[in-house]
Amino acid sequence: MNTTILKFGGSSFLYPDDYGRVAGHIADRLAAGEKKIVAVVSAMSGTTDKLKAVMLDVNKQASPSNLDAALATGEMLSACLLEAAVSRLGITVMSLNGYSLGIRTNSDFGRASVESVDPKPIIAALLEHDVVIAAGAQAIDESGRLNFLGRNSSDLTAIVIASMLGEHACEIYSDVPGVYTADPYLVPQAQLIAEIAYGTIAQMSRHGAKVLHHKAVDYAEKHAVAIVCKSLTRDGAVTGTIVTGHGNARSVTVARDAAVLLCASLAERDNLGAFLERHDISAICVEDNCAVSICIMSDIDFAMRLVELASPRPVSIEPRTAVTELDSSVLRVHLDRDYERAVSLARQIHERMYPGAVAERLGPRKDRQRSAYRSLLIRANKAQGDLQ
Ligand SMILES: Nc1ncnc2c1ncn2[C@@H]1O[C@H](COP(=O)(O)OP(=O)(O)O)[C@@H](O)[C@H]1O
Ligand SMILES: N[C@@H](CC(=O)OP(=O)(O)O)C(=O)O
Repeated sequence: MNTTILKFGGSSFLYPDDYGRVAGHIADRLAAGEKKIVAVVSAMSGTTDKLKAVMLDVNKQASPSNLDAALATGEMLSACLLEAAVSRLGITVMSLNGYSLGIRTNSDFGRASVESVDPKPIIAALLEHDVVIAAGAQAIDESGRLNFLGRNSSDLTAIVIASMLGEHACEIYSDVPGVYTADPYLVPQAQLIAEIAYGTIAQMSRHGAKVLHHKAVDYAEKHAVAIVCKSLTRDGAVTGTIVTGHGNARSVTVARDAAVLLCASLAERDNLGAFLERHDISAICVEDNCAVSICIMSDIDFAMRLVELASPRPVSIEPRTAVTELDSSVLRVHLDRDYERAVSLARQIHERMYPGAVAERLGPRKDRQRSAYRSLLIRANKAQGDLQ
């Protein structure tokens, strides 16, 4: 079956009306001749953080599986909302979530890894409907418990679905049209990269370029799925970057929530580094105020839990912003306690890499804090008032 796979991240859903906008794009694609569409969605912008905060408010020691089941509800609601918006246009549609997507993982709650896939549930849904909406970032383990694949991991769900359906491309929509030489909202002179190799963007992602999830990129490379990065504008979809086997670019990344673990000795640092590597967590040995330390920039909550469980003594952890210069031959990490200073360093490094680069007009970033979740509640309250 010829199926188009689209993924819409949280940045696509800032307000309830955005579901209608995305549904309109799906309808246009069908009208243009595409037969079947799977759309993978993330939670509305800001929702996952809110769900996490509420859970930890109720119980700071909530079990990892309990926390995962709560976080996954953000994507489940988003899938229901897009299903509602698509069906309103008279299109046959159904939504699936982690329980029914056919993706099995291990039981590493918080950042579970895909172990096997079964395309039958999605194919069955596609035989009866033109559009299937999939809740991203979630799956079930061997015993049927729901888990979360990690922060920003709906990209991974989309690539896994593309690969299990035998498709060779997956379109990922965000608030930026593609991968830039730096976060364009922090470094206005950042340049859009038209074509980039899997390995290059995976490394950028591990160092804080959250535009694509590193595990999604690794999975796409392994299963030969090309990633097409896009953005929905008033004039339609714009393609910014294609991730394939080619394309290199120097870049600067900024990881705001990096964690620096201070070690007692070089031996402890080496052991910790090897331990994290065995769990597929990128950790970099760094000099921080002459201390022997190791820095983690992605999967931080998951990594911290592993370190806490495995370490014979409490490891002290310092929050930092990490700025990484990436080149085919250079990987240099700078740490700063102060976020603004770190951003200004990133701009200087970028100017050195791309002297005189001109800023592209990207438009102001929409206020993600005024989340869709809040406007939905306001609307629901108003609707209830109207009914009374
Ligand atoms: N090198 C980069 N290129 C493009 N975007 C980047 C880069 N580094 C960081 N970003 C950030 O990634 C964001 C998109 O990722 P994310 O917020 O997870 O979007 P979505 O919710 O659509 O998945 C952009 O708004 C941008 O601020
Ligand atoms: N909503 C989840 C998963 C996700 O993939 O988000 P996004 O696609 O917006 O990066 C998170 O915030 O981590």
